[in-house]
Amino acid sequence: MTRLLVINPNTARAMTGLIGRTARAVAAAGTVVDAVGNAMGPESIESHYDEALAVPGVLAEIRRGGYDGYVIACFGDPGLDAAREIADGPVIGIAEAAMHTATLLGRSFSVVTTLSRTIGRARDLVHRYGFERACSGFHACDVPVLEVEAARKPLFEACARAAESDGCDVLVLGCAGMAGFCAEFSAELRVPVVDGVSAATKLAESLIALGLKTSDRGEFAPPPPKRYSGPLSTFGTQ
Ligand SMILES: NC(=O)NC1=NC(=O)NC1=O
Repeated sequence: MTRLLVINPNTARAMTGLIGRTARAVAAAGTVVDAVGNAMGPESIESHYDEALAVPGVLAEIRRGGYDGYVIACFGDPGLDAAREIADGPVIGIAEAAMHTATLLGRSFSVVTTLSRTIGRARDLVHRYGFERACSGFHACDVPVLEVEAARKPLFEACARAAESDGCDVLVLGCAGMAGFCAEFSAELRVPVVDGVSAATKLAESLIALGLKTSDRGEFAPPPPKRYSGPLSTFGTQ
């Protein structure tokens, strides 16, 4: 039995429900998926400020432990590197998972995200993960995160615009709330459309099945023990 914890870094219960359904729809028969929303922080993540304040709650879930692997289900991959230092199993971010998956399906991929202001973060992640050559463009549907599940038209238009203008082989959906549109958009646009929640779930399962977890040599070794004070005092690593 494999146990995965899929963490929604925002506090929107409906989105946590969608994320859990998406992960369970692709999980293997022997995998138990628990989906959890953030106990504190923003109701959606649409800015650097939102992202920064979502991280403590993500790390609190990782610190609880008890799973074979973890998925951080927000396209900014908030807290991914910090989570890898403390997790007792592999940690996969949905942006990283979607980008890796896209490169296995074509020469180029474009990212379609929510608000235009989140394009910068997606661009940073493309560089952080080394996909500069593979990524052919960034587009936004300009729909707020909490409305994206019901925003088929503007999201489809942004995907069609990306496929047309970038000539990309693959599309990557830049929000955990977009998962429900994958198959439909892929059929209509005749291009593979990758959802990060599904991709991250399967990648996490694969690493666990291979008996692999984050290296604890060097950069992702456990953090040096130290005291934490104020509202973060429970995060102390002593
Ligand atoms: N591009 C995005 O805005 N992504 C996201 N914001 C969230 O709150 N969850 C996401 O996946």
